[in-house]
Amino acid sequence: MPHPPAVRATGLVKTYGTSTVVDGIDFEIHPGEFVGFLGPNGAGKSTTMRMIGSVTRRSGGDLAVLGLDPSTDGPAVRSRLGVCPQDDLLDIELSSLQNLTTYARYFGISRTESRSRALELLDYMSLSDRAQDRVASLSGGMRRRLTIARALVNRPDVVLLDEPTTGLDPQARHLVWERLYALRDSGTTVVLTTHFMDEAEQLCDRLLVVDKGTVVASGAPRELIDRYASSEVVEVRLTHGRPAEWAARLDGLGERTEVLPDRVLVYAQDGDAVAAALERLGLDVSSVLVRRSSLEDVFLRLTGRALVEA
Ligand SMILES: Nc1ncnc2c1ncn2[C@@H]1O[C@H](COP(=O)(O)OP(=O)(O)OP(=O)(O)O)[C@@H](O)[C@H]1O
Repeated sequence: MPHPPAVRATGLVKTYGTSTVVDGIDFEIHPGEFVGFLGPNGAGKSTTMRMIGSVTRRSGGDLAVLGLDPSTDGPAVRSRLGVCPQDDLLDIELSSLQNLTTYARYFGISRTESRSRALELLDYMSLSDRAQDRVASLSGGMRRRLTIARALVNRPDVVLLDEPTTGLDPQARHLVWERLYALRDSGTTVVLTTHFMDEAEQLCDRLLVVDKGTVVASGAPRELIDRYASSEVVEVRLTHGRPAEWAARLDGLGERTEVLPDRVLVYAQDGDAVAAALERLGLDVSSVLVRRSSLEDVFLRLTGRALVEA
C-alpha cells in the first residue's frame, strides 16, 4: 500500500487582517521527498512553513501533517518535526553541545541519550571540534549547521528548513549544501524554502514555485525548465534605446522574447544560431550572452517578473 503523504494541503489559506498571504494552495509532500518552495520575498513561503510546523494557525482549507491536523494536534505534530527557522534562535551563551542537549531534553529525551545524539549530530554537521565553544564564537555558517543539527535531535519524520543558506557567504553555503545532500541521501523527508534558484535546482527533487500566495507551477527542476523555457536563452543588451523599442526587431529570432528593463531575452533551442542571426541584423548591441535556461526563466515566464529583483 502506498504511504500516506507526509504533508497534504488542500485549499490552504492564511490571512492577516484584510491581506491574504497564502491564497488557497494545494500540494502533497511524500515520505522521503526533498521538496522546495521557491519564490520571491513575501510570496508566503515562511507562512506556509509555519502552518505546517504548527506555529501559525491556518485561516482556511485543510492541512494534514503526518496524518495529523496541526491546529488541533500541535504538540504531536511538533514532536515529529525538525524545524530550522529563518533566524537561528540559538542560545549564544551556551556551547554548541549544550544547545543541542538542552533542546533534546525538551523532547523528554534522557540526559545520556541527549548527549550521545548531540555528539553524533555535531559530528554529522562537521562541528565536533567546536562542541565546547560558545555559540557566540561561531561563524554564521557554523550556526546554521548547528541549527540544522538541532532540528534533527528528535529524529524527526519531516524536516522544515526555512531559507537555510540566506545570509551566508558562498563557502559557508556550500558547506551547508554538502550536509543537506547527506540529509537527502539518508531518505529524510525535507521541505525547504528558498529564493535561490541554484539551491532549488541542485538540492530539490521537486519544486513548488510560489508567487503572491499561490503555487504557480510544480515539478522537478529540469522538468519545469523544459516545460516553461526553451533550452537556451540569449541575453541582449543594447548600446542605446529602451529594450521595449528593440524587442519587436528580435521577435522572430527565437521561440519567444521577454523584455526586461535593462535587456531583452530571446528564448531558443539553439542560442548560438540566434546570436549569429543577431549579428547579421547589425543592431547596435553592447553585449550578447548565450546561456542555458534556468529556474529564473521559468519564474519570469510564469509571473512576468524576475525571481530576485535586480
Ligand atoms: N504576523 C504577520 N502579520 C502580518 N503580516 C504578515 C505576518 N507574517 C507575514 N506577513 C506578511 O505575509 C506575506 C508573506 O510573508 P512570508 O514571510 O510568508 O513570505 P516569504 O515568501 O517567506 O518571504 P521571505 O523570503 O521574505 O520570508 C508578507 O507580505 C508578510 O509581510
